[in-house]
Amino acid sequence: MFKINRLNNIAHVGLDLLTDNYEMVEGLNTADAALVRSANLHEIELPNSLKAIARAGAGVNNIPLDKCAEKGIVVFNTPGANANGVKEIVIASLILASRDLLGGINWVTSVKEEPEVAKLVEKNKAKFVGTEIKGKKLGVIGLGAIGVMVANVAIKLEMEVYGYDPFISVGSAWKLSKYIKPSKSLEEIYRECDFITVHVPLTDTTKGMFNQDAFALMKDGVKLLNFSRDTLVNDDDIIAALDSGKVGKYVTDFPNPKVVGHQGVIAIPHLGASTNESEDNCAVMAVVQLMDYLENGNIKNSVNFPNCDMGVCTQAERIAIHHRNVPNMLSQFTAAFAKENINISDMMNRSKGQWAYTMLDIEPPSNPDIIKRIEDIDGVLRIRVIK
Ligand SMILES: NC(=O)c1ccc[n+]([C@@H]2O[C@H](COP(=O)([O-])OP(=O)(O)OC[C@H]3O[C@@H](n4cnc5c(N)ncnc54)[C@H](O)[C@@H]3O)[C@@H](O)[C@H]2O)c1
Ligand SMILES: O=C(O)CC[C@@H](O)C(=O)O
Repeated sequence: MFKINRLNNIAHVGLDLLTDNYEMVEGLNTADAALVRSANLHEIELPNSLKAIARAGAGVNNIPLDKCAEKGIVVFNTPGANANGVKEIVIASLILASRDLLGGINWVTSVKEEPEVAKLVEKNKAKFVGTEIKGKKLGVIGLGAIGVMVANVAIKLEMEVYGYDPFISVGSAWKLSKYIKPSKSLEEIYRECDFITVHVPLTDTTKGMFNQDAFALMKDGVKLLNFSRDTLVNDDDIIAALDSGKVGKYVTDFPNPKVVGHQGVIAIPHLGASTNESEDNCAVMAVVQLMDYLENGNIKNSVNFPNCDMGVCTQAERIAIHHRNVPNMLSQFTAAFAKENINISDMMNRSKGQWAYTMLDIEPPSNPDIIKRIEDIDGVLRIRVIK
């Protein structure tokens, strides 16, 4: 029986996939695995029972990835599962940033008791005149699951689209419309674009990338959309840029006391992925990946360990070992089994950066002494016996 702790609301369509072999538990203390959305795990003690964390969503800046890897805890996310939801809200936000729909709606609500609302509307609507997005230049920074979708739709809306992503994956490059202009530098995006939308993960390198130096290079009145993470944008610098007119509008999915209510800010309460479809997609993907890992040791879409898939074990046992990516690990594992005359019928070893993962299907089964010997090898982080 596997114990699962849920740190945020996870759509039922995902939870319903858990079989009788799973039990939902309160708290992390005894959990084998955790399902999470935006809950911050950086300050939480991670118990030794915890083998995996599945993030139902894309961003993993709320999870201490290396601390998890050190403990042999696999962290999954659900790439692309909520991208369409975010794409649609970004397109809506391009319009919100160009047409004063919010100002107009708020104003008309304030005059609803006036006897001649229709006349008032015609007299006052000139205050809310906007511009069209057709023909304007859009810079998309980060061409992953969301950025590609946004860029492609913007082309269909007849925008001129510039894309910047020095690490673009082959899969994303294949999906990208040929009409998108590839930018070699952020400076080019800043210099050219009327709208800039950011779709990169929050990391030590991207944190604060929208600061006074970046704003100084942008066109006057540029409209910035941030559906990625709060601290990609320096709050004090965006406020100064809005006040000076350098930035015309700032649409953010990450409200905080500094920006909410400030002139030119459209603050949305982190609704990018809040659609039934995105929540369902994320929940299903997170649960399926978690179950395959717990039951078979297979890893798909982990952000700290490599992908590794050997299907279902047909031998007596599968031994799954998380270890450091250093020399001489495999020979020590195989020697431990050879010494006991145990046959390895199938094996896979993969690495990701400084972390590695090895699965070995064996016959006959192991015994506690062998498992202890492998556990004690310098560099081994966790060993699991899957029967
Ligand atoms: N508002 C929401 O509800 C919501 C929902 C989903 C994702 N997000 C955020 O959006 C981010 C992107 O999501 P995604 O699904 O597109 O992720 P993704 O991993 O598919 O794409 C991220 C892209 O950013 C690129 N990138 C990384 N560093 C870069 C840099 N310095 N400059 C330019 N490009 C860079 C990568 O190469 C990758 O192509 C997530 O990390 C998350 O923080 C927010
Ligand atoms: O869970 C959510 O609602 C938001 C998820 C989003 O920020 C993500 O990074 O996928």
